Amino acid sequence: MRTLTGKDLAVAIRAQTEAEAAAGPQPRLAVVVATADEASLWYVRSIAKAAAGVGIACDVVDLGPRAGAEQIGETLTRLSGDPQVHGVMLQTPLPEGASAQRLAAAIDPRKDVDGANPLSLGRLAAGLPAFPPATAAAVLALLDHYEVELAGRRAVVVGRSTVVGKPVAHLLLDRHATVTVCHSRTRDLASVTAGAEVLVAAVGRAGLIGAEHVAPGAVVIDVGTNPTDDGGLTGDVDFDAVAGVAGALTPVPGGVGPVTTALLLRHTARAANLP
Ligand SMILES: Nc1nc(=O)c2c([nH]1)NC[C@@H]1CN(c3ccc(C(=O)N[C@@H](CCC(=O)O)C(=O)O)cc3)C=[N+]21
Repeated sequence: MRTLTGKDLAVAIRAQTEAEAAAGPQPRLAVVVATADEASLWYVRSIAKAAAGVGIACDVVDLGPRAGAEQIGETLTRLSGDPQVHGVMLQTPLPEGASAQRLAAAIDPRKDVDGANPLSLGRLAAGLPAFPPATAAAVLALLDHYEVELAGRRAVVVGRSTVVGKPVAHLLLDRHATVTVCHSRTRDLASVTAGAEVLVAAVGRAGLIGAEHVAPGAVVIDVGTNPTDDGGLTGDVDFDAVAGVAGALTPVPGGVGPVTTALLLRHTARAANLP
């Protein structure tokens, strides 16, 4: 079994991004935050730190966990219109009553570095240029880095979220995989996932995917980041059980996560260099 770690890939992406960022005016990313969620705030800190490391300016616009939808929307509109800002990201979760999906429509698609505007997903589905959500892009980047063949292969995505499941399915389709998307209403999940040559787990339920869900030799990408009682992080895949069956498997932490952060910055550098 190969463990598909994301750390070295993230280092390589950041090095490339640093060069791209240095090629033009300094890229600037604005991260809009309206939550006290600890995991989310951890991610924001890690984005800010990584941005500094590659020469990208990062403004964290913290509106606090009681911000209203209107204030968040106005902030996204202002940042989208600010010529100094190249990338705009709305961090989730949001306060009750604020819908990330609706608010993301206020992000200029040219600055939508986390692919949150429905226009970005639509363009992706149509095979047009757009920034995919960084997490979805990270799944493909890992598969490419480890030279996993996709054309003609059976790929199963578990999870149909707008931020991961749906965009990953489109990206895999674009690479000529035969794609099946499973979700909470899927009957006999294991019978479907066991047919996968490439299995992507993006549900948000710790340990959902066990040995019985995985075909011998399959490549398994674990997108889950579920907090554990001891303050750590665990995936949607029962790593030890699946490691005995799969041909290759990403760890959590140390798999998709670090690549996600690196790609968000790559998207920002590219947004800054758009003609
Ligand atoms: N609009 C939006 N887009 C997101 O992509 C988004 C979001 N909101 N809200 C919060 C979640 C969470 N998320 C993570 C990204 C990287 C790691 C990551 O790199 N984790 C490290 C380890 C962290 C640890 O050990 O505590 C790793 O996997 O190696 C984790 C979690 C992106 N999110």
